[in-house]
Amino acid sequence: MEARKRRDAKSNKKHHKRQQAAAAQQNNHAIINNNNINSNNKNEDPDDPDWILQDKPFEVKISATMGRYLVAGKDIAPGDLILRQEALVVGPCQNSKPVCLGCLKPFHGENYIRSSESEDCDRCMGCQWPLCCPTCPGLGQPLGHSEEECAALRAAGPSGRRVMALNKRTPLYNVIVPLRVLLLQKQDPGRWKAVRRMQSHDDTRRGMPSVWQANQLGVVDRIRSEFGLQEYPADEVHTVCGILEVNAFEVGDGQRALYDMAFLLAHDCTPNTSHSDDERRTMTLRASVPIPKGHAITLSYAYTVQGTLKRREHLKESKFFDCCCARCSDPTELGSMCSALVCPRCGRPSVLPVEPLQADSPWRCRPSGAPAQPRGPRGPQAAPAPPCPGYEMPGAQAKEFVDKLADESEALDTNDVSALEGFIAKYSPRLHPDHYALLGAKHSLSQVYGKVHGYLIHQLSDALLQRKLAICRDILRVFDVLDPGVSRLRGITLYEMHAPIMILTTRQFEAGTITRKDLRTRLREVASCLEQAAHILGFEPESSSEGAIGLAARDALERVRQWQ
Ligand SMILES: C[S@@+](CC[C@H](N)C(=O)[O-])C[C@H]1O[C@@H](n2cnc3c(N)ncnc32)[C@H](O)[C@@H]1O
Repeated sequence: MEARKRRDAKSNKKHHKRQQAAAAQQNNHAIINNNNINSNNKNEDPDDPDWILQDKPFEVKISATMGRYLVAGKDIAPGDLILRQEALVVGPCQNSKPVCLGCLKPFHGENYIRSSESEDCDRCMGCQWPLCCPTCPGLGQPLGHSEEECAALRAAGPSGRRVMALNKRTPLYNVIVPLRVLLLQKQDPGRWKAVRRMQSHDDTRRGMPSVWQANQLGVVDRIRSEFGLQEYPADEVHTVCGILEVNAFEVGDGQRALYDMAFLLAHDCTPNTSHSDDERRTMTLRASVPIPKGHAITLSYAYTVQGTLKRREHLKESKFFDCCCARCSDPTELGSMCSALVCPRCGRPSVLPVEPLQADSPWRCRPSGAPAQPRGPRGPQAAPAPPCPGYEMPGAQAKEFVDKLADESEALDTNDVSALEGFIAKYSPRLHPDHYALLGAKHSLSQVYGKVHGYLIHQLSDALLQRKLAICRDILRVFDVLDPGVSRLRGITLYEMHAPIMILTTRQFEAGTITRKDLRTRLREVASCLEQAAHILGFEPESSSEGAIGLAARDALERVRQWQ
């Protein structure tokens, strides 16, 4: 879904180019493609909740709260392929900067070649919308700039002339995906039927003026009045907008896509699958943890490194349901304490919502198990903490603080070491060490220590290498709970972790401060990080940045094994 994936490795992918389509390791027995789905088996009506897919690892069920959803039709192991599907439709995300309508690449770097220096970019001869080059391979393609789309975009004159600055976001691009969906009615009735099976939550959205009105002005009026496409009734355009809001996946570098079958996946804030898409936006879904037969197959529509208040707000506002999953229902978020605030009375990081399923719930200090000083000594020697004299914070105050944190962390430059460290230093006295806002900043730091100018890996002092290592260990411990198993967050972090151990060990061995035995122990730890990273990221498309890290992990592992 269009989940926020800002600091998930997949979201970082937004900043990387993808060049080739390549699916990672395959488990062919479980592959399901559109051809299989459209087979003639009379039982294969996905609207029928009793539909049992033959030879496929899932079934469709229906529940009063979630509607249709997928459950495991057999025991599924971590890494097993569950689904692989082509996109039904692909296009730019909401509020996109201008992109080529053929290949959807943005206009920077070497993505486009101008045929004339006097032009800002090449443009389609018919509709005048920007293109990367006159021979873009996406021209005339069903998932690119088709002839039908070109005709629609020039029906009332060449609308692409309105796209001016190539480096500024423009709401004009918000119409492209809805239009591509509407055009399917004539272009590909099979795909149109598949899209129309999806939920649009029209009734709920109609009651939300901010949502409905934004679509009316930004999409419905544009398509019908500006582009002169009166053949699409306003209600139908609104429904398509709703279908996209509820069901679209964020893919590629700032794109969104709809997938048949995958849209049925229910949400869980601790999902049991992981998905990726390749250069052609073909999506692959795999189990990240064991999924026993009969259990729901889930993915997260929200950002996993986010607290319950914000996740539930996002799900309510953009997916139109109240999440009541195990993580949302538990004030401690499965023991991760990732929303906990420090109590101003007793100093413990134990202030949590009393009723996490109520957005306006008061927050209260729940000191059980937490030491009075968060970073103080633990274990049997730690002095028993005095009881908290009692502290409660009104829900509105907690929300105001959480909103402020969100604004500040969203404004952070994720490549700026001092800004990230400054944020951590500022908020550590007020937040649990595993609070999601600190985890987000640490996640960025885990990647920038070793990569950005002035902090390249061999330039790092021992102290900074220790810092990178400690950060990786901290975030991995929480990811193990919130996004466990074969997850990109874990794969990338394990890869980042190997470097500081390796360099510190080499420096210390050369300085004679560790023994040969210590060296062997540390190399075993490095090999273990790399083995796990290579395994997890080996499932990513090789052309993606994560796939490339998986390959690097495999190479590094071979070198470490030679050393060992
Ligand atoms: C992408 S659709 C999933 C398929 C949908 N259940 C259907 O029947 O078309 C997303 C919608 O499914 C429902 N849904 C998904 N996960 C849910 C959950 N954990 N709890 C409640 N509703 C959920 C919500 O209505 C949500 O807007």
